[in-house]
Amino acid sequence: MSPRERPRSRRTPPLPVRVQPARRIALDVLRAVRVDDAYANLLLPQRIREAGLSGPDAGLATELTYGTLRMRGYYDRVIALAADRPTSEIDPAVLDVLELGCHQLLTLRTATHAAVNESVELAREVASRSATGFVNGVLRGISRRDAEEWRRLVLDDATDHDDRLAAEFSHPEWVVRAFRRALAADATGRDDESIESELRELLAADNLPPRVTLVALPGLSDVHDLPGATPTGVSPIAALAAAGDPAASPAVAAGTARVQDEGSQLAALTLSRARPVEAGERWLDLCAGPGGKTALLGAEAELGGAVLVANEPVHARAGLVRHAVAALPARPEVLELDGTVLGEREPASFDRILVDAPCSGLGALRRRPEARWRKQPGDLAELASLQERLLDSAITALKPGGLLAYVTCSPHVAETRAQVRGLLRRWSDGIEQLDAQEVVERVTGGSIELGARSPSVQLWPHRNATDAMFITLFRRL
Ligand SMILES: C[S@@+](CC[C@H](N)C(=O)[O-])C[C@H]1O[C@@H](n2cnc3c(N)ncnc32)[C@H](O)[C@@H]1O
Repeated sequence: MSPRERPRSRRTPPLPVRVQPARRIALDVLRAVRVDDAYANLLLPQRIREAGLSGPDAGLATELTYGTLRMRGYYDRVIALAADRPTSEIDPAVLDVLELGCHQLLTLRTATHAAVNESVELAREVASRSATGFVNGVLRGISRRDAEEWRRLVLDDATDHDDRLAAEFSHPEWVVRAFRRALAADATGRDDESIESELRELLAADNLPPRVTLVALPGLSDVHDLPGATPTGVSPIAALAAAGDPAASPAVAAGTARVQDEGSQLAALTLSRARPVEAGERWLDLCAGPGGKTALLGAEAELGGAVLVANEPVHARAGLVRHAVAALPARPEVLELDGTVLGEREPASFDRILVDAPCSGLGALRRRPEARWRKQPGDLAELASLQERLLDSAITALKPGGLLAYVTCSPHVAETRAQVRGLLRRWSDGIEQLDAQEVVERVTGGSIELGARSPSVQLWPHRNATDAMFITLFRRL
C-alpha cells in the first residue's frame, strides 16, 4: 500500500487542559507583582477570597505564589541554563509562567505532566501562541534533571563566593553582603567562619514561611485564653496561632488579639515597659501605619493611665491605624503629619515616643516574598536621611527625661548601628542610650537569645524565629 492509499490516521484531538484555580491565581499575582508593583501579601488573600478557595486549595495557591516569588532569583538561573539564553531576553509574562513551573518541578515535586501541561496552557493565555512550544521545551528540559543536579549546575555557574550564596539562597548579592556586615556587627569577637555559617542559616530562614504569632492586647485579652493558641514563652503576650485562619479566632475578630510578629511585640514593650508608667504620661507613635504597634502601645498606655497619640502621614495607612485601635476603649488620636516636622510643632511634649521608622524592610523578607527583588542598594541613602530627620524631630518632641525607642525591621547597619552612632553624635549633650537588651531580657524573663552584649537589640529569624527587628532605647537629658 502506497502512502497515498494508506487511510489517514484519525488522531484524537488533545483534551483541553484544565488549569487548577490555585495555579491561575498564583500566576495572576506573579504578573501583578512584576507589572504593577503589587504586594503579594495584600493581593493574594483577596484573589483567594474572590475565587472562593479554602483549605488545601488556598494553601497551594499561597505556596505557589510565595515560594515562586522567594526563589525567583534561583529559578531564573535554572531557566537561563535550560533555555540557553539570559532571562532578560525572555518575555516577562513567559518568564512568570516558567518560574511558576520551575517551583512545581524543583521544589514541590509536582508530576511533570501536570506542571508542564498546565504551564503550557497558562502560557497560551498570557503570551503568544508561539510561547507555548518554548515553555514546553524549557520545562521538559528542566524536568529531565533532578533538583540536586540543577543545584550543582547553578552553583558551578556562579562567579564567586558571594554570587554562589546569592544563587543558592535566592537573595540579591548586595543583600547577602549587607546581612554579613550586620551579623558581624552583632557578634563582636566571633571568627569569620562562624559568621559565615550563621549567614547561611539566616539566608535559609528567609526562605521559610514565618510561624504565625498572635499578640493578646494587655487588659483586653489573655494569651492563655486564645483558643488553640500556645503561648511562646518568650514575649509574655505572644502565642503561636492554631492551624487555620487566625482571623477566625473570636479575639482576633473582636480586635482584642492580633496577628503580630513577636519581634514587633518586643519592640513596643521595650518602650512601654522600660520603666513604670505614670498616670497622665503622653506617648507618641510617630510612624504608626498600619498600626500593629499602635494597638499594643495603646493597650499598654491605657493600663498605666497614659494617653497615646499616633501619627501616620499616608492617608490610607492612617485609616488602617484607626481600624487597628478600634477595639481600645480610649482610641488614640491619629494625626496625619510629616513626622520630620512634628518635633518643631510640639516640642518637649511627650514622655515616650516610638520611631518605628520607614526602612528597607530587609528584616521581614520571610513575610514579604517579593521585597528582596524590589529594594535596591541605592534606596538606603534616602531612607537613612529620612530616619535621621525623624529621629531629630522625635528628640525635639520629647520632654526632658522622656524615652525614645528607635526601631527598624531591618538589620542593615546603615539603618541601625550607624543611625545610632549618628544620633549620639548629633545629640551628645541631649540624650543617653539606655540598655534595651536589659529591658528585653526582663520582659521575656531571660528566655530570649541575644547577640553580643550591647545596649542595642538585634533579633534574627534564624535565632529568634522573629523578623530581624532592631530595637534601641534613649533618654532625653
Ligand atoms: C515601618 S512602618 C511602621 C509600622 C508600624 N509601626 C506598625 O507596627 O504597624 C513605617 C511607617 O512610617 C510611615 N512614614 C513614611 N514617611 C514618614 C514621615 N515622614 N513621617 C512619619 N511617618 C512616615 C510610612 O508610611 C509607614 O507607615
